[in-house]
Amino acid sequence: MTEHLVDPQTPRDLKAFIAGLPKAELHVHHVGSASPRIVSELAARHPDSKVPTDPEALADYFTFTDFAHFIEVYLSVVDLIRTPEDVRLLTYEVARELARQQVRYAELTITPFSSTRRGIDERAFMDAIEDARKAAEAEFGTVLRWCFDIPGEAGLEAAEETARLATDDRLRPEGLVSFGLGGPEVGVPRPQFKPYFDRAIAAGLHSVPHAGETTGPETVWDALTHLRAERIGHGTSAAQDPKLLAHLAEHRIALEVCPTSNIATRAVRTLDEHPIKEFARAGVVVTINSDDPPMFGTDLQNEYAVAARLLGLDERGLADLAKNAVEVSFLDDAGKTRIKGEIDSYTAEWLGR
Ligand SMILES: Nc1ncnc2c1ncn2[C@@H]1O[C@H](CCC(=O)c2cccc(C(=O)O)c2)[C@@H](O)[C@H]1O
Ligand SMILES: [Zn+2]
Repeated sequence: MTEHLVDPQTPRDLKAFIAGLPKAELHVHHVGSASPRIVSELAARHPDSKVPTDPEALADYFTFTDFAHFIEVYLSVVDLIRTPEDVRLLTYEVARELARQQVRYAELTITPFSSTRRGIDERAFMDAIEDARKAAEAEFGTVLRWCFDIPGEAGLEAAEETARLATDDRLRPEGLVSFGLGGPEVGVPRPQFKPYFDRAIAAGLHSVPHAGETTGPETVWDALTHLRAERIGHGTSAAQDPKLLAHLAEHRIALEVCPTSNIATRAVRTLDEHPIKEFARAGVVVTINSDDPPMFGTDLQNEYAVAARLLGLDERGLADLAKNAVEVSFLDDAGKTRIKGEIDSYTAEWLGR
């Protein structure tokens, strides 16, 4: 994204440090990463859509009154992805944007149910994302992995379909590492998804549900108890429960924090009220992520700048944040060591200038 996106209160030098810092992104949605250019291109291809074709008008379109409104707009963009070629183009362009921000490794949350129910052939869908993943790694050097998530509000039919697509040996893509649960939380209790998470975990996938983004800490407990969560998407409301914070810290269950997202969907009122400080103070492993960056007018660099301000971090603190994400990622040990080494040498070189 452009320079103006970076938090205006961040010193210029720290901005430059963040821009070059090798990073890992653990919580970013596939469709939610479509750039204004891609969205307007797809909208122009499908004139029946209410999504604006003018990239300038998208900023207004991407202003949300609440979480439900965000999901409504999100689904109007999902409706634009109609062919395997749309899927391939989107995935490849997302990787290009990540590479531009020095993201070396990303776990991209994909909702295959939303595409197969809209008529995209499941085999062609898997081939499209895998094709883009391999091309991106070869051309940009960014390693992509997938998290397939259940859109919880679409019910158990969606859960069944997502579990099938994630565990069927003939379909399951090589890049798939984890299983998630997204969408609204109100009225969508987590425990009902236990059998689907059990199947995914038995098939070797990691458990990374969203929880505590728009409901209270009990949803985070449910995600831990019933879905055996290894990391939590958002977990914002965990700050209300000191026992939960202690549990997350003790078991090194990381939170995938997405500060600007929480403001844009109105889950949190202002950045200054964001509980990221409480997480850090309680010793919880915090990772910084962008969620649906163009929809929230942000990118990963900006999220690091916001975190630096809220947590009062210097270069070393930011490097530690970046290393947190690598450590709790589902990359293999050799890959983790390589990226952490890159972060250390970059930081040492920067500070020794
Ligand atoms: N901040 C977020 N927090 C939570 N989720 C987020 C966030 N950002 C993006 N998502 C994505 O939104 C999807 C929601 C899709 C959904 O609810 C739905 C309901 C009924 C039908 C259909 C359909 O496709 O027909 C879809 C989730 O699966 C998730 O991947
Ligand atoms: Zn999310």
